[in-house]
Amino acid sequence: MKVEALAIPEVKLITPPKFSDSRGFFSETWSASKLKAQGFDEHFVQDNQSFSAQKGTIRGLHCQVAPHVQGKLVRVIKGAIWDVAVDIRQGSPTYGKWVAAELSTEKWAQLWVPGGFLHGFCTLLPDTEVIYKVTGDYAKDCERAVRWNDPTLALPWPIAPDEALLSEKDQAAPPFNATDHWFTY
Ligand SMILES: Cc1cn([C@H]2C[C@H](O)[C@@H](COP(=O)(O)OP(=O)(O)O[C@H]3O[C@@H](C)C(=O)[C@@H](O)[C@H]3O)O2)c(=O)[nH]c1=O
Repeated sequence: MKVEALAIPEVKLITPPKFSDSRGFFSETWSASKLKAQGFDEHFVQDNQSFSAQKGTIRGLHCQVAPHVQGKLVRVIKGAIWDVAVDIRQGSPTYGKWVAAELSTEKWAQLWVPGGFLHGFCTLLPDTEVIYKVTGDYAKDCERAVRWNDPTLALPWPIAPDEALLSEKDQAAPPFNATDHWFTY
């Protein structure tokens, strides 16, 4: 398993080996021991899956605050996404900065989004399925969101604004400055 630090080094791109043959392929998509050998040692408590029918579906930007902070290991099993992590840890040298990666069945990479980061994605193809492991239980009271198109963040979403399909909750999300004091570094 390849574990690469991205421009914000706490955010990692993890690429498992994929063994292809005439039948198709086989891949260990997650291995506690192999990842531990690479210095990645996280305890996951829940697996999530989402399906988005339409290209341009945006989910995010989301996080959970204490006591139910979640790290997320995200991958795509059908289709493709532009996946983004935004550092919202007050005092972090990369506070307010973001990193993104394209995740798809072809690229086979997974994005590790630690606690203290907003997470969101945009589907690049119709009928896209995303699965992700999380390190904390879902807790409605601890859910927080930030508006996807906040001008302070100015994220370069790979679609035209009028193509974006969002939940009502995400359309009503507060601006980036709401994140003050959600997390400290
Ligand atoms: C996230 C979540 C939602 N739900 C429920 C609540 C709601 O009725 C329904 C749909 O929830 P949402 O609209 O929040 O789903 P969605 O917009 O897909 O939320 C997800 O977005 C991505 C970007 C993330 O990072 C995830 O952690 C999560 O926040 O599912 C759970 O039961 N457990 C969960 O862990």
